Amino acid sequence: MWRRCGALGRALALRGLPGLAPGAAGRRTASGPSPPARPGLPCGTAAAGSQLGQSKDYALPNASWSQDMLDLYNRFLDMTKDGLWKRIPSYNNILDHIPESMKLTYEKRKDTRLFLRSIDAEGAGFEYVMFLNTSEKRVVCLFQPGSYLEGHPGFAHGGSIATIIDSTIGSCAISVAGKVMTANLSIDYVNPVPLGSVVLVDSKADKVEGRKVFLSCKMQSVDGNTLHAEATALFIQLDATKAQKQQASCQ
Ligand SMILES: CCCCCCCC(=O)SCCNC(=O)CCNC(=O)[C@H](O)C(C)(C)COP(=O)(O)OP(=O)(O)OC[C@H]1O[C@@H](n2cnc3c(N)ncnc32)[C@H](O)[C@@H]1OP(=O)(O)O
Repeated sequence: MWRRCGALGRALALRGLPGLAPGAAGRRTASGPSPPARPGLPCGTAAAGSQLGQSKDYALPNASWSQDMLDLYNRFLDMTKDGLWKRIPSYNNILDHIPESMKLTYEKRKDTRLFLRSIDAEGAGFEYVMFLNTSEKRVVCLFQPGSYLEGHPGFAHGGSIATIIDSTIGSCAISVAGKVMTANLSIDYVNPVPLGSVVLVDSKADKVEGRKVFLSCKMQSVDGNTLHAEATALFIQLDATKAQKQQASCQ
């Protein structure tokens, strides 16, 4: 399962991601704040339209992305060429985000936004892009937390870390089981995440039992030397009747 990850690890010079170089993930080192995000637009980046030709795809480089973020993004993009990895587009409305097959019972509202895309200023909130590897049941998110996500001075708020982990694991669960919701999310916060730094959130589905999807996740620095957080989660596949009731209750 993790054979492909060996190549990934070498390509990215990453250490410590699950299956990449066992052992390195256990290391816990303190990390200082990173330099501020590098200005300047990267190559090949404009906001692309969604499949509807209307919505802006936010999972594309913008001027706030640091060099680390751009380098990593380009390396992952290279890995999409053989079709094993796919970049997941990201819109500010969840209904543009989720697969077509899941939309049928939901009506698109104009007054709601996906929580992670609720801050308009580029680089101030959640800058992220996710890549899906279906055969490995794995989603990796490149995440650069912005200045509006501050908790302790200079570091990302624990709630913002939970949010990006929940969303990364959630995207993985959706790819495995369709309509799901988080039933349980357990996070060990190991080292704080400096604002403006880049971290990798690496999630995989470990087991599916009936409607239950068990997943795990690690958040690490780009060089793999710092483990920031580890998480496990349980997602439950919604049964159709309950999903309809839930939807009706919020309209
Ligand atoms: C960017 C795009 C990605 C977005 C991802 C974001 C994901 C989210 O934020 S979701 C929002 C947060 N989550 C919620 O609000 C969910 C609230 N909870 C619920 O609606 C329900 O409890 C729900 C749907 C999770 C499960 O309800 P229901 O379908 O009735 O399941 P239920 O029949 O009770 O349980 C099914 C099984 O799961 C187990 N289970 C349910 N909850 C838990 C739990 N918390 N811990 C352990 N096991 C549980 C049950 O024991 C049962 O097991 P078994 O089949 O072995 O008997």
